[in-house]
Amino acid sequence: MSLLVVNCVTKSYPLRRGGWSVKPKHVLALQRFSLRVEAGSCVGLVGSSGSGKSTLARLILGLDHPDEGQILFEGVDVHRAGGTVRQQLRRDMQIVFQDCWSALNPRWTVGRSIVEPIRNFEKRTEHEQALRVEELLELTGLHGCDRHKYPHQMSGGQLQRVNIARAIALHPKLLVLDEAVSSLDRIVQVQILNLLRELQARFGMAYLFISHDREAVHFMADRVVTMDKEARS
Ligand SMILES: Nc1ncnc2c1ncn2[C@@H]1O[C@H](COP(=O)(O)OP(=O)(O)OP(=O)(O)O)[C@@H](O)[C@H]1O
Repeated sequence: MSLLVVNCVTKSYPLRRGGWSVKPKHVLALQRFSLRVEAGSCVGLVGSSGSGKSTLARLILGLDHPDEGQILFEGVDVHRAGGTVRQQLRRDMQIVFQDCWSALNPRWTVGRSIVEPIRNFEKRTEHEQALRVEELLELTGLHGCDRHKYPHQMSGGQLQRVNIARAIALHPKLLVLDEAVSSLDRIVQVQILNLLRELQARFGMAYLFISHDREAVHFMADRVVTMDKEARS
């Protein structure tokens, strides 16, 4: 069984009605789109701007609902799951966004941001939480003392490492990387891509690596899927 199955998913968004038009207009963000991600693999997702890549990411994470089709994670319909199954899905699937600054609360220290999912989902003592934060910082190439820093005291590359540390804190099975290195300088991009590969080799997570940068996608992915805006009717 595949880890993730996106089965013929369609999603449209209403457009603001203009002038005398009585018909609500819609923009078709995704049309009958299908995809599979196997456990431990990296699928690259490329496509032009507006082809629906971020829409797909939101649907997979359950942040938005498809109009038609299904998204199955380990055979469970992401949009029908409730209770403890839903809670487990929230642990198993994590996302790292392009904008490393807005993904973090500027008033929280790095340590507070990383510990938040651990506090919410795991029963650990304060001491165990602190040790886990230190471990996550080291795993992502940061220092234990960085936990006291605020986002404005760090570079973009360091902040993206913090976002990755937070995303892997609960040992997810799937990490969705939505243009996760696109806002960084090329040298920092390469460092973060190498880090992601190391983490994948170590923990066996699957990645859905979304990017418009084909070079980065080919560096990361075992298989590349192209989203085509023009194919929609
Ligand atoms: N919340 C929304 N409301 C209205 N339209 C939306 C919304 N989200 C996305 N869209 C539209 O859906 C289409 C797909 O957008 P999406 O952001 O998923 O594409 P993308 O491939 O991620 O683009 P980019 O590479 O530029 O980020 C676009 O036409 C976009 O304008």
